[in-house]
Amino acid sequence: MAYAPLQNDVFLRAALRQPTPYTPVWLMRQAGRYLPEYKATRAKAGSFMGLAQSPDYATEVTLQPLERFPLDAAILFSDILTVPDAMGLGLSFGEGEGPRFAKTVRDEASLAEAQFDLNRLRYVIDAVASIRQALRGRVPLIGFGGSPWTLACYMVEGRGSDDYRQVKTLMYSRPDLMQGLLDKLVDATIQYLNAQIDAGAQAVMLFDSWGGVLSHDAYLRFALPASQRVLAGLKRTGADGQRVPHILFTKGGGLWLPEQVETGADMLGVDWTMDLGRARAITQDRVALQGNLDPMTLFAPPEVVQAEAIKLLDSFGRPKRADGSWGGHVFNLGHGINQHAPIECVSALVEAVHRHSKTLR
Ligand SMILES: Cc1c2[nH]c(c1CCC(=O)O)Cc1[nH]c(c(CCC(=O)O)c1C)Cc1[nH]c(c(CCC(=O)O)c1C)Cc1[nH]c(c(C)c1CCC(=O)O)C2
Repeated sequence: MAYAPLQNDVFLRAALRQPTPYTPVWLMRQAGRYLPEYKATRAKAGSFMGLAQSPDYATEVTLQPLERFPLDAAILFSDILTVPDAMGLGLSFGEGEGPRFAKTVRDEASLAEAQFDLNRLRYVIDAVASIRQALRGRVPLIGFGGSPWTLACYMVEGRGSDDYRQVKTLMYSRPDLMQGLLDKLVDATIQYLNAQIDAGAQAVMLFDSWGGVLSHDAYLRFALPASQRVLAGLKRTGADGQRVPHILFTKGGGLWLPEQVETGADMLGVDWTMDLGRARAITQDRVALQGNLDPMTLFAPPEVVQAEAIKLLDSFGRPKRADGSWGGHVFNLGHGINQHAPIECVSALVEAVHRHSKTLR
């Protein structure tokens, strides 16, 4: 496959701790309901899954935020829950509700039944190839998947949860079954992300959205080792021969940065509870950092949004170190953008990140 040359590699360079002229920025859930054009395409597609399963629609919505804002990366439009769906659990999104699975995994029989088949995710792989072509080298394309622990939460609960009662019941009373489920998810996620890399993804991100709900002990026993095994199984080079950075994002996981540094991830995503300067002091620039503005900041007036972004950039500090080597920072929100976020505040944010970060070089 021939690819157009990459015109903006600032995101990839920052993720690999190479010198950059400014701090790159993209936003988790940047293609989403805060954009009226997203809602229009979703209405045409009929449902969220209709959107995700059509490579043409997925390409259209992936590019929408790039038309509005000078973002430095695109992210595949899909969902982490496609993997359990491809294990036969039957994913659906009700109108105005979160995700639901028709089946759950809570015992030996249901665990044995859950068999991953990458062929059922052909639509995602086709979307990656289509988006990479449509981007024509404007910015790099990020592929993604859920961490084994986070996917296990949804598979055991059958839906989102406030208290994680079912999945924690299984984890504490049948750790062998929990491990069996995580093992399956590690294998599936490695296949899935490597297929995205082969199809043209230029970076890959593992979303451990629910790592932060675990005890210290359980995080280190179940969630982190499973993510680490996924990272170890991922290709390091893309279809174009370029390095593919690996990103691990853990919501509520700032406490475990010292352990996360050892996973082999190139970049760690942090949520807004962590001070970036402190995160940098802990990780000592052995990895790049991604984050971490509180998504709700976007509901303040644009001047306040800009001031908060500047504070965060200053907290990370100058990426270049005294010895001439570089740390890396990719600006992002600490979690997905809210569906009611005002568009003018997103514009103001991206502008301030680019402008102010140039003064830190
Ligand atoms: C936990 C999780 C999910 N999905 C995802 C995560 C991990 C990140 C995180 O912690 O938020 C990841 C995800 N989901 C989506 C993306 C697309 C790429 C992007 O723009 O960032 C990504 C990276 C699209 C989506 N996935 C979903 C939407 C909204 C659905 C819609 O359009 O109706 C989008 C744009 C649906 C979804 N998907 C999921 C939930 C809980 C929901 C419903 C909640 C909601 O409505 O916001 C599961």
